[in-house]
Amino acid sequence: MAILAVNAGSSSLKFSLHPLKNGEVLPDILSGQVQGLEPGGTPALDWQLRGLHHHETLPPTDPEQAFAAALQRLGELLTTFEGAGARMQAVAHRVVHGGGVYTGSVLVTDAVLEQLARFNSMAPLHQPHNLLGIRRLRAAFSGVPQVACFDTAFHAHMPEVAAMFALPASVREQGVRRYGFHGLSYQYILSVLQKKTLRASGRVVMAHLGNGASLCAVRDGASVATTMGFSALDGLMMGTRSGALDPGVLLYLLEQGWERAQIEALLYKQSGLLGVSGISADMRRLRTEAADGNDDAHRAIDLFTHRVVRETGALTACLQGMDLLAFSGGIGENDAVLRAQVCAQLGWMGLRIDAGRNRLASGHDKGHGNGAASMAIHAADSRIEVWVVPTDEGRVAAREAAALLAAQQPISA
Ligand SMILES: Nc1ncnc2c1ncn2[C@@H]1O[C@H](COP(=O)(O)OP(=O)(O)O)[C@@H](O)[C@H]1O
Ligand SMILES: CC(=O)OP(=O)(O)O
Ligand SMILES: [Mg+2]
Repeated sequence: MAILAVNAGSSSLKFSLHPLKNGEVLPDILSGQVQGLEPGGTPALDWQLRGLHHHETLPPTDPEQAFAAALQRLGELLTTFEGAGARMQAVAHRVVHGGGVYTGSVLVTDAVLEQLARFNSMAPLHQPHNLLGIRRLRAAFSGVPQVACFDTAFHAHMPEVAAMFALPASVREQGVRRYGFHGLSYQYILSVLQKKTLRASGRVVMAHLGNGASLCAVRDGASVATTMGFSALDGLMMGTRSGALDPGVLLYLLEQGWERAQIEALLYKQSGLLGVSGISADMRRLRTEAADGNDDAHRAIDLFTHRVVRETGALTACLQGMDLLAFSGGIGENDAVLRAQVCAQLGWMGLRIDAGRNRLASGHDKGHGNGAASMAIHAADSRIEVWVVPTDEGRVAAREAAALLAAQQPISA
């Protein structure tokens, strides 16, 4: 028995197959992604099976058909596993927005899909693709339960002051509030930390720094503040998203005659690391350019670092101190320079990292599963523990689906 976890994004479809043993969700045995699903992209499938990497290009077509072709190929791969006994028991989907309606994972029905589509405009880069993924997999694997697992659920019980915007009741009553995202990632990171250190039950700040980026403050295991808001635009600067912006800028642009679609493209797709550097949204590329003396790449990285430092300070104030800082996401897990600079700028808190361990945390084989690759990187005299935890959103989604099914009927191994 196994659970398939799916993260259908705007330009990629990520998947992982997690075996179930005595009801426990194990690390994936098959994982991969189809990239290049955006218009004009070249779809390609990369998958790893027990440490072996496979790559294949898919025929270039329009995004809809590329998605269908990717799913068909995925279906073929899964069939091989079904033969090996890993029969798919459920598909667990990462869905970024559950609004105020879903505070936990749910079994997908037509009514659920209809409700979730109402949140499309709150996460235009993610939600429509998440839902397309559900619809396609539902059709491709009819009879297999589909479970929606929400990025917002982890933050559903934030204190009112952390969730509220300073707006009149008439607007707040429409559901205009801070929801927060990356919840599956935070749930995973916290579950790993809880096995590693007692500090995890204290005041924790987690930094999920990937293409999307946010921070989350946790006290006693519960989210009490986070940088993303009503949409996945708020807070930190990201790959192509602006992060927090003075709303006066939007009024100015409207006054200048900008259309809604232009503003949406600006905020979601043309800003962040890409917009500031004018080069790339990819931190690896910017590091290379900066090393070659490119000032625009430098400027983008400096602003990214500044935003992480500033927001970490704000969350630390909300927690009235910090016991543990955790880095995750593609940048947080791999960029040792970013971690060193952020930590140096937070040195006034008594935070010190061990330079050697910090370098090692980026270099060593991540493998995956059970948090084996996570590492403490603080120095012996640091007042705050600092960890690097490779995230695994798929594992959490699979756990959520397993728990939901178990609540309905006992799961066999
Ligand atoms: N070795 C590295 N050094 C710096 N940045 C890296 C490294 N590896 C990956 N990244 C960055 O991680 C980001 C992607 O993060 P990831 O979490 O994989 O994204 P997604 O949100 O799509 O899952 C990109 O900006 C990429 O450049
Ligand atoms: C919510 C969000 O920003 O997700 P991602 O990092 O996958 O883009
Ligand atoms: Mg991500």
